[in-house]
Amino acid sequence: MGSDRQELRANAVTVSFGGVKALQSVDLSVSTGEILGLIGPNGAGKTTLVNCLTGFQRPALGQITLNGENASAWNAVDFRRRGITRTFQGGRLFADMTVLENVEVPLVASGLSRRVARREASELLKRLGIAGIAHNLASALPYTDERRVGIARALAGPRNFVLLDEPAAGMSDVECEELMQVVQTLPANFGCGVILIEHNMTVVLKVSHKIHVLDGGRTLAEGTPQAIRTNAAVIEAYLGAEV
Ligand SMILES: Nc1ncnc2c1ncn2[C@@H]1O[C@H](COP(=O)(O)OP(=O)(O)OP(=O)(O)O)[C@@H](O)[C@H]1O
Repeated sequence: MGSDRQELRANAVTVSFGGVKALQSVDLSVSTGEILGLIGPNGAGKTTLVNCLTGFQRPALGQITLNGENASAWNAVDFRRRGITRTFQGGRLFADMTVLENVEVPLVASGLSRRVARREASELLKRLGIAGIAHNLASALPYTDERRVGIARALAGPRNFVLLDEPAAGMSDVECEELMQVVQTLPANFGCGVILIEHNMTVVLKVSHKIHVLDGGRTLAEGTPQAIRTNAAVIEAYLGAEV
């Protein structure tokens, strides 16, 4: 974690699935301390890019780098070990375990004793304001709590960059607002960088420091939320006249 600024980059990343060009020469950069909103219509390539940035997908062309170091040979475990961590669409918690146990799993897997892992997991739940549900079964959690626990689990262990894939999907406006208050605190609270995939435009433009827009596997625009809000290509392709 440390106080040194770190940078995670995609350089000219290209991915194809059969005839589908999921990503075409995409460049992106995120640093610790900032929230980057990754937006674009369905099928734009957002999840594929997050998969590349976390070692779940290898680029066919181009490369991922961490602080300038080429990550081409790293697998997902190598990325995780270096503090690049993520949530998944749909949560993927261990249903038969408690919240606390779910958060302990990556800590034990990283080599901590059960006792130390439990202490760290408890501490993390406290910092995220969800200590009250520590002993609830994951399978019995309401949607919002499930997503919060997913974030807690992603933060369990080294956490330089946290990639959140539609964490507020299916939530009401109020629930989404609550979750985004948590997301907004992550850079200051944990010293990390955040990539946030989020379809709710009002929300993503509000919480992000910068925005990257994908469309059909290509970068359509990038810039501050203010610049994106007024970008003619973005408005035409994606945001709609009301934004
Ligand atoms: N494993 C795969 N096999 C085949 N095609 C895939 C695979 N994963 C993604 N694709 C295709 O690649 C393109 C980009 O998909 P991706 O899921 O990255 O987009 P997305 O922007 O995350 O979309 P959504 O907002 O719907 O989640 C789409 O055309 C998708 O159908």
